[in-house]
Amino acid sequence: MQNPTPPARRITILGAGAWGTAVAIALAARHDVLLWARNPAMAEATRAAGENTEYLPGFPLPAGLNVSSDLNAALAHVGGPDAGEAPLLIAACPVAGLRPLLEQLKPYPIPNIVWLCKGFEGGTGLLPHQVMQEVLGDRVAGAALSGPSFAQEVARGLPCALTVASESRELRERVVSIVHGGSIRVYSCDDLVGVEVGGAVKNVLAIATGVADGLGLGLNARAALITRGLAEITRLGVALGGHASTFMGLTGMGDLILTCTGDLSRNRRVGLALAQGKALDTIVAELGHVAEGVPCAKAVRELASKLGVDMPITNAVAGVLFDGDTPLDTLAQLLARDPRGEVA
Ligand SMILES: NC(=O)C1=CN([C@@H]2O[C@H](COP(=O)(O)OP(=O)(O)OC[C@H]3O[C@@H](n4cnc5c(N)ncnc54)[C@H](O)[C@@H]3O)[C@@H](O)[C@H]2O)C=CC1
Ligand SMILES: O=C(CO)COP(=O)(O)O
Repeated sequence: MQNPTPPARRITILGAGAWGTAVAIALAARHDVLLWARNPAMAEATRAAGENTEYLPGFPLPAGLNVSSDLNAALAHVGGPDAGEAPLLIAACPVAGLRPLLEQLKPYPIPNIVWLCKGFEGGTGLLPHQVMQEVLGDRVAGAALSGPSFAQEVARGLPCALTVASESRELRERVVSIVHGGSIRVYSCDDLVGVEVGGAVKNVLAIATGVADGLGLGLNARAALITRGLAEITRLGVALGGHASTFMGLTGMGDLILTCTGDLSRNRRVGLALAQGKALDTIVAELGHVAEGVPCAKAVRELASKLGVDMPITNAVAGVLFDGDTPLDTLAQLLARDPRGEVA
């Protein structure tokens, strides 16, 4: 038997890139959603066009979806006297924007916060929940919402399954009750570290498979990269306190498969372009979107080295991205490594 339709809630989404816009479109069918863009001109252009032509062209915004660049109004939508029962605040910026965004939120009585970003913070090597802890402390419950989900497919209303991870059971249940529905399924999990590590490092592996596919190394090589990639993601995640089983789920294996094989992935496209010999600066500029795997490769290489975790594929990607290593030499080095047991 179907569950009854849950009541409409107030939701504010902070960040009007491809993913924030897609989630806003999907949730606006069932809830009262406000999408906040930090750039007033961009918010105005999006309202005028009825579409986010910069980050998610071709997907008309539903009539009830409010777009604003006024942060006070965006937060009053979920934290003011009219916010109603169980409102939800979602941060949809890249990892690099999370700390500055949370700093801006400090003075406000925010109800909770759910982040959608995938990566480690550059410089500190922190996961999003650790950044949130540093900026807001314990006073606000936080959750990560992650999993295999290309923005364009979610905006089209195609089915997808996500996982919400939080130490707060109340917040997990709130996210499930609000986001689960229509064509989106939401599973829940208390392994925040595992969920965040899976979502972050799969982007590095998507660059690796993009390079391999761009070089024409074949489907066998792709499957090997994905599988050995999952092994190194799991090693890092467990070293950081995640559970090995989490990496077999949506936010680990699920998102890894999607991003490594789907040409909608920006990270995979970075790898394909690297294989053509394009310079990283050019690739990133032409992309027009974030490719979180690029800064993440550097952060993960540093972290893994500090923790003594063996991450040969991530190191290889970082070498190609930052040290001028060529993809073919890197491949030769990966293949020449000593044999080892498959399961550590
Ligand atoms: N696009 C997708 O299919 C999915 C993306 N994600 C994650 O969501 C996050 C956002 O991704 P997208 O919206 O796709 O990126 P995007 O590149 O489409 O948009 C980025 C947005 O963040 C803003 N921005 C860029 N740099 C910033 C900074 N340093 N500080 C604050 N804001 C900044 C831009 O103005 C823009 O609104 C990323 O962590 C990504 O990995 C997660 C699931 C799916
Ligand atoms: O995280 C994503 C899908 O789950 C999006 O991947 P890209 O950032 O590589 O496009």
